[in-house]
Amino acid sequence: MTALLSFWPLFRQHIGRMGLALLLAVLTLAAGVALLWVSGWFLTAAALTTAAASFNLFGPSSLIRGLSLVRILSRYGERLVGHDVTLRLLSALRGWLFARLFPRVPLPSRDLRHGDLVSRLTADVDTLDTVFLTALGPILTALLIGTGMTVGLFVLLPAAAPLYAMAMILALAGVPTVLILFSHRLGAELVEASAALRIAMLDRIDGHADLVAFGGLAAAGQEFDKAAKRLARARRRSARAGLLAAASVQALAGIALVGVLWCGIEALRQAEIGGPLLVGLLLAVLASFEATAMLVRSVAKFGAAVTSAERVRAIAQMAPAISDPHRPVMLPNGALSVNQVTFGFDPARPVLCDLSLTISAGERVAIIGESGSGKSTLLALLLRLHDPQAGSIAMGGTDIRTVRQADLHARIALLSQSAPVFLGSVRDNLSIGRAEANDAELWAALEAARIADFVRSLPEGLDAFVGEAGRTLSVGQARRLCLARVLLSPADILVFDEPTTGLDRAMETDFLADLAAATQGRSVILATHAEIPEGAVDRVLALADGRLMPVELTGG
Ligand SMILES: Nc1ncnc2c1ncn2[C@@H]1O[C@H](COP(=O)(O)OP(=O)(O)OP(=O)(O)O)[C@@H](O)[C@H]1O
Repeated sequence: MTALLSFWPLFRQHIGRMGLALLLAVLTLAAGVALLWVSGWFLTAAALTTAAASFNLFGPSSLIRGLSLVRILSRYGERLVGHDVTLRLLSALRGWLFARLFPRVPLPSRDLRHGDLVSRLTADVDTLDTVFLTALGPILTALLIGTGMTVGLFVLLPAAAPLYAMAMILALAGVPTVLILFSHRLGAELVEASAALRIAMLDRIDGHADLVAFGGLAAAGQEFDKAAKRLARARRRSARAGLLAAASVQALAGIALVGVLWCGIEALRQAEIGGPLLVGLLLAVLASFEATAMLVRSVAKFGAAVTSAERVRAIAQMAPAISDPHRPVMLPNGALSVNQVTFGFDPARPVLCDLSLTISAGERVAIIGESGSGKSTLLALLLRLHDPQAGSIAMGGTDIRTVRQADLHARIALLSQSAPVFLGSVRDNLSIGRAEANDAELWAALEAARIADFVRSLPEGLDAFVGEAGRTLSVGQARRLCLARVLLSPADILVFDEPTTGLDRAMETDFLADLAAATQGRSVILATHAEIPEGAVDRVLALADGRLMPVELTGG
């Protein structure tokens, strides 16, 4: 519950629109109650009146038309304002969540699967955006209508008022309270089962080709089936609880109706109330319970909303892996130096131990080493994606922990091992490297990455669409497109992590030989398993046991 309330400040920003939506909801229901009241009274009165001349038809019928019109217009307005505020809340929630997510990526929790994250960012946020409106609306509406109706009964049929008030209080507070107690557990299971299904689905879509190749589709299908059945079970249980609550509210409405009828017949006998008015009251009593039915429907979703709030808040509350300093200093030019750095993802098992390295401006250095020796880890530290447990990394003598990350990343560009191709055109993908680059510069980067001929062969050239994760490209083409993006960056230090992954041997040699020309005047740090051609780098260092050792260049 506190998790849910912690989102209140976001919702408060839209309090005006939410208030309007609530007001229109109250007006709609009030007009509905009044409409049934007047209609019941009017029809009965008209039926009982034999001498039609003595009965004023005009007044009630125009009141009915007026109330119908009010109901239609307020319902329309309520939907319009309600949807508008819901979409605004959705966008505010998403914006808020993404703003908190970005500084926390890569997420420290290794338990958080891709599908689960997607689930939190979509389904959980969707559950949250309507919660205040769908919960607050019916509560307030039912409270107002219930109070109004009780007051009306006190005036017109006092004997029936306590029974009605009791039934209304039970429907308004008793049933929802019991439902909330049950729905918390059911809602949590619903959200978790839904996330599990999403995880299973995304895992199987991602690994579809391998599952087909290894004949694992049947087993994967069974797992998926299990997750789907779990969700179906959770939905059934949740729906059952909701239905039971709805039935209880209907039963309370019935009791209230019978009670009012009972007292009404007695009052009719005593001539304390007229027949038409009693019929009107009975219909109004029925209509007034519409609000409590709405309340039960939204309360049934309450458990899921609380769980969703906890899951979304859990992301937002993770400590960011890296934060900017409170008083950042300017990042000077100069050599990049790694000073006696020790780092391990698990501090008890350091990947890098007391490692030192200095790269002067314009120098090109290759780092080689066995798989798992820590090359990518070292490059990640240079970009301050993690902070070392001991030692420091400095640029021009300034510790990179004392500068803004954005300033550092403007100076160091990375081609990571898993650099992504984004959904969009070739141009979109390149522009990430430098947004203001003109076509000539884009083509120059493509030439340097040796992918210009391929892009030229595409009918749309720079505007050719490349699918999600580069699905319309070969692995080598995707890699070269990412390389062109890095070359386009104005950064003066370029960091390449296995840049030749996916290229054949001949292309690999060509690529590394071209690297020197393509990166002229900039520092290059290159982690690679490939054979390094002569002249491609100034120095080669081998990483082993967490330390760097110079390797003699053999000239091929
Ligand atoms: N996010 C992570 N969490 C925990 N351990 C990690 C993480 N990333 C890497 N490691 C571990 O750190 C060690 C160094 O990994 P790293 O990726 O730096 O090696 P590498 O030399 O780049 O290997 P490769 O040449 O295969 O890319 C490995 O033992 C790896 O299991």
